[in-house]
Amino acid sequence: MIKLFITGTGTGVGKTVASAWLCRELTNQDHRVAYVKPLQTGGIPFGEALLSSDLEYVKASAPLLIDTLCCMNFHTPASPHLVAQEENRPIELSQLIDKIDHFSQECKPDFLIIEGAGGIAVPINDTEEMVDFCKALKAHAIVVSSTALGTLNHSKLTINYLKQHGLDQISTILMRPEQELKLIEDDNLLRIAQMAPNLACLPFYSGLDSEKGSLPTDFIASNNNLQDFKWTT
Ligand SMILES: Nc1ncnc2c1ncn2[C@@H]1O[C@H](COP(=O)(O)OP(=O)(O)OP(=O)(O)O)[C@@H](O)[C@H]1O
Ligand SMILES: C[C@H](N)[C@H](N)CCCCCC(=O)O
Ligand SMILES: [Mg+2]
Repeated sequence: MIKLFITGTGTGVGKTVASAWLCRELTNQDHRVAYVKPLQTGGIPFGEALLSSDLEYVKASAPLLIDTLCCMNFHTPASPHLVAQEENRPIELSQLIDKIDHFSQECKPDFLIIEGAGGIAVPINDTEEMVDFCKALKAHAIVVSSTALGTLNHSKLTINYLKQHGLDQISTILMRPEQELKLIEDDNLLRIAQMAPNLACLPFYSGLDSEKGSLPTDFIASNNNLQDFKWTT
């Protein structure tokens, strides 16, 4: 089983959209794929239950997924460490890992896609962060970033942070902005590819909303290296 931890340069960068695309591509290539959103904050009330919009979007976008899991879902749309405190439901990394291990032993995927919350330095409790989660999972980290102006700083800080914490299996998925100079985008792609291999660039798609519907069928990646990618975790 290949575990892919989907992180990014920050909240709202496109992790759910990238996860949906990845799940759809991998299932279309006949892989058994499962998706996990361990910590959802800002869950959507549905009767007595709370839904994870990230999970619903990925499920709707990749109907061939073998299974999905949300470990903890919180009402407040804020950082996991804060919502855990506010709702008096502590987050224990070891419990999350146990739940995910149990889940993957049951559904036996080829690829387990795990979407973090926010960026890699987001706290999950007083002592641990997303980076510790990724490390404990022994997952390959996929950094979702952008090709727009400003990305060189964000991408390097995120990738270096992972490396400084002993993670070396890292790749990127880059989101294209609505508008940017080709000169800037091309150079950004080149420079970020020197930091970590690029899996794909995803298009800007006007009106896309990861809280509604599913990934459009004509949402097509460029620089798609997924099929030939040599995974090591
Ligand atoms: N390729 C795209 N084209 C157009 N808009 C996009 C694209 N990717 C993301 N967006 C916009 O950004 C929003 C946030 O994207 P997404 O939910 O994937 O971010 P996220 O990193 O998963 O956020 P969170 O930290 O809350 O999980 C989307 O609802 C959409 O409006
Ligand atoms: C609510 C939001 N959409 C995410 N799920 C959580 C983002 C936490 C970000 C924390 C931070 O970097 O300041
Ligand atoms: Mg998300």
